[in-house]
Amino acid sequence: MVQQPELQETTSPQPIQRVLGSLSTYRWTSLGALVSLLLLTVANAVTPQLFRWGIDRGIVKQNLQIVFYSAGWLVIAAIARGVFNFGQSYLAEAASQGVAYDLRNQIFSKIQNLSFSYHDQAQTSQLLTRVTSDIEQIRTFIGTSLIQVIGAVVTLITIAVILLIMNWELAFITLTVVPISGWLMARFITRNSKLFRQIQEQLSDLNAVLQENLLGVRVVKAFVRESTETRRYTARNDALVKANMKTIRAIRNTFPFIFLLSNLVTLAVFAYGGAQVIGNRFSIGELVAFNSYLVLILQPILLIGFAAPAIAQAMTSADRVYEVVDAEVEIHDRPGAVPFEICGGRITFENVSFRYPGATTEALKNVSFETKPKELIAVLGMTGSGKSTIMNLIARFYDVTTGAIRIDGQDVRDFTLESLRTHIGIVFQETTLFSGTIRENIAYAKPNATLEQVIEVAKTAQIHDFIASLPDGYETIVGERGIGLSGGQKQRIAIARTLLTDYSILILDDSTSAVDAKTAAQIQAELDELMRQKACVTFVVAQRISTVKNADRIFLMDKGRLVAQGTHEELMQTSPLYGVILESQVKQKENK
Ligand SMILES: Nc1ncnc2c1ncn2[C@@H]1O[C@H](COP(=O)(O)OP(=O)(O)OP(=O)(O)O)[C@@H](O)[C@H]1O
Repeated sequence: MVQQPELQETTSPQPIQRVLGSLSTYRWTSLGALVSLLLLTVANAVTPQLFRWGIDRGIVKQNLQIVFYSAGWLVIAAIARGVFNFGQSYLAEAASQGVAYDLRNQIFSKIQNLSFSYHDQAQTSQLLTRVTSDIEQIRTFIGTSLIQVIGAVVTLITIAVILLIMNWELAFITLTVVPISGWLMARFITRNSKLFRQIQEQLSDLNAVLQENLLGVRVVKAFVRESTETRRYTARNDALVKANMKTIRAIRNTFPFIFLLSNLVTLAVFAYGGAQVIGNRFSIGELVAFNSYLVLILQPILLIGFAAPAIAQAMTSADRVYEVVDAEVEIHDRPGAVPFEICGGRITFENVSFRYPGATTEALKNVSFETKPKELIAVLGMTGSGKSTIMNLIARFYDVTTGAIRIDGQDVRDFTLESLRTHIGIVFQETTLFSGTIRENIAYAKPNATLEQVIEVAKTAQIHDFIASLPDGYETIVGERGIGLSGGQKQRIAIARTLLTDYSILILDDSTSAVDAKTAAQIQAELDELMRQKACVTFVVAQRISTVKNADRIFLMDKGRLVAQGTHEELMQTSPLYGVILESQVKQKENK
């Protein structure tokens, strides 16, 4: 199957900073999380002091009242820790959900606005992974890792200060663990960020195989390729597991050092602190308190350690998400663009040449023509000759490479895109229906259309009788790709969908290719009348002789050039290529 090119990479500065910036929308929730965190740190820091007080003043001095008092305060501190812990994690999660929600909406609306050229080159599975898995990584980072790291840093500083005040010698022994662990973790992040990007890309590759197979399940079965496809999927699955195992190994290689280090420090404090207690330079209560702080200071270091892979992953994911958010929308409104309001019917191609992004040859070469009001133009040519490209350029799905396209003298690039496309009714070569009822599909661009209006266009598209014969009629649900309908039925629903819009330029791009000749002729007959009334110009990419004969003018395309134009009779006499194409079509018709 065709390997699509990678998504265009547009690196933006410090994506992680942008993620943090996006928290400003949820500043009160984030602030609440931060305040809870600070209060939690205070409650944590106070607890060992309460122990020290209880031991030194209560147990050692045999003062039961102080023992009970300290126990009472310890209970209050424990409750406070529970409350603030809940507060910080709940509020951080809430803020993270908000950021993920905004990012999903932002990326979705960006995908809606990106030009055809972007979608031509982007791999759908890559986009899907960015909208789902990458945003989830960012959400986890904000909801869990970020608050853990901030909490760890605040705790680390607070406890370090307390330890230095309590006993600077022991504090120095304890704090040696901080820079060493910090260095190990920084090394881990820089070494593995490439690996995290690879994992996300491999996940996308895996999804790509799944997606292609879901879409092409019939082809796979028809060619008996199930086992090959299963092997292809398994190979990608293996690659993903391998990459994941590589990170797990990296994590396992780094963190045992930190654990070992923290255990050694505990032992050092026990030995050195014990000696100080024996020498009466430190009380037993102080040593117990010190030891409790030790746990508190090692915990944040380990927490940062656990958060490090998630942070590195989130950095990679943010990079990937912002690549899409920042991608350039190539086709957009020019400053001062005007709305396209009335179509006089004069569409002019002035020396138009066009090359698809990434293509090496031109799809259109120096094409020039001008239509007259109410004209019905049939465009004919061999496959790949540039027929659909002409249609794509009129609707500005792409902009011309050189030359210009004008409507009534005005360059199409001077119109606002929305107004231009609203006035162009286009039926594509390939039919896409959305999940929902047939009525909803026909009324896709005009959801408020009445049932009568829907029925009217369905009649013109020769699909009403079929719909009426269904048990649920217009309320019949069709699948996401119109499953349950034949290709010709889908095409006719697509024609009805376009006819319901407020088009003034009508483009039918080979839109009855899957409909039988008799029905196509009926559609053509119905449309003829309508086109002449409603459309200022109609283009029909034609495969059928009946269409060609009815046209006011036929454009004959060959290898991107407009090689001949005229009526059927004129071309019969002047163009040998026209004769060849017609002959092949007659043969096709006979074969059918
Ligand atoms: N999105 C694209 N990116 C790159 N090249 C393209 C793209 N779409 C079409 N082309 C190329 O441009 C040329 C013209 O294609 P076009 O679709 O206009 O032909 P067509 O005459 O409509 O063909 P058909 O009758 O088969 O639909 C072909 O060579 C095709 O390979």
